[in-house]
Amino acid sequence: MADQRIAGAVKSALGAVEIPGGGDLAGYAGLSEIIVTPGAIAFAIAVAPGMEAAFGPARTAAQAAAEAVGEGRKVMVSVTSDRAQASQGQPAAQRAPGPRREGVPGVRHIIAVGSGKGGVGKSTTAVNLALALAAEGLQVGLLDADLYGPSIPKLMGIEGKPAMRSDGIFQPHEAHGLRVISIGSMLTADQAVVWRGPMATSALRQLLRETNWGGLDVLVVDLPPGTGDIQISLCQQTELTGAVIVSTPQDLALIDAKKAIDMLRRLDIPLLGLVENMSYFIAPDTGTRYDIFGHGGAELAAHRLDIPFLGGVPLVMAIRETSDAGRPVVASAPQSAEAGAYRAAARTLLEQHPHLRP
Ligand SMILES: Nc1ncnc2c1ncn2[C@@H]1O[C@H](COP(=O)(O)OP(=O)(O)OP(=O)(O)O)[C@@H](O)[C@H]1O
Repeated sequence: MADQRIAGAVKSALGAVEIPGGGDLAGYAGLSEIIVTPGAIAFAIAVAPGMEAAFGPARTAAQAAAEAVGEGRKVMVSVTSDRAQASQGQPAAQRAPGPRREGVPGVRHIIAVGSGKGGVGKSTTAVNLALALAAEGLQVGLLDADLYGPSIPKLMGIEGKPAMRSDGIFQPHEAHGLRVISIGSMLTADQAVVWRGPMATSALRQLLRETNWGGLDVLVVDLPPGTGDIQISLCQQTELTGAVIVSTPQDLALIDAKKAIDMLRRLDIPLLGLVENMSYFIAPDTGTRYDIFGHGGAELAAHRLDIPFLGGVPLVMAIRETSDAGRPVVASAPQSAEAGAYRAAARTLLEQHPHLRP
């Protein structure tokens, strides 16, 4: 109810925001639905291609107007032009080049962790890889950009919204030595579905740029699975050091992973490595290793695809259990064999890319 009341108040406040060509924003046909969550307000202003800059002052005024009635919520306003429609029929990654890629202040390197499809253990890998990089002495942050299945808060044992400074900048959660922020903290379960397209990419952009990362060597970004708009806009707008791909051996010919790899190549994102998850099974009673899906497939595929192979992570109950309990294995059992697999992957990554080190 409060959400509807606030959405109404924002809409009224937008009545005082003038737009180019006359009229006000509340009555403008390009204004999207106003989404209100416990922590945020988001809406988009669709404009004709080329009109983005002209709408800049209206965006700023809209932001201030919404903040004034938002009862402390973070306001995310995006101005979007309808380029996507103009370029329909072309694969997304072949569209006209996007805006200039920008770095994130206070962050030396950004590494995206992606996968071709869901459920391969991408988030689990992102979390443990981030922790393993921190164990190597790097200052590491973690951004959960998986809007449709944000799992980082659970994996890292984080609850509630991040704190916000008086100037509207997020203060990330601190967990297991990492600075963490999740798009999931901003949404209730049913809202991810609504919060799609330009609003999702705009929300991600703001989370990335309006967080006090406080000096990081590496920010690990857990992408949504697949090759959608969020991945493409992040790659087009942000100066990424590169991407790590997670795949399972079941994904035999890595068909889905290859699609993700292909998208990243088209977007000129360096491929830093491939992690094979649920690679082998260690019997809990005897400790014997079983290569249930055959051995070496992903390594061979990585080689053929010319991507460094960062190693295999075993399928072990401890990984699932510690994840479910918000105590990821690299933090809670750093000496275990499974933590060792992530640590080995992080070391290989650092050997291949020594510039990631401070
Ligand atoms: N190596 C592993 N051994 C055992 N369980 C694992 C392993 N890796 C991931 N899991 C479990 O598999 C499930 C899926 O993992 P995760 O959420 O990381 O996948 P994902 O690819 O990020 O999925 P989504 O696409 O839904 O975000 C989780 O229950 C997780 O605990």
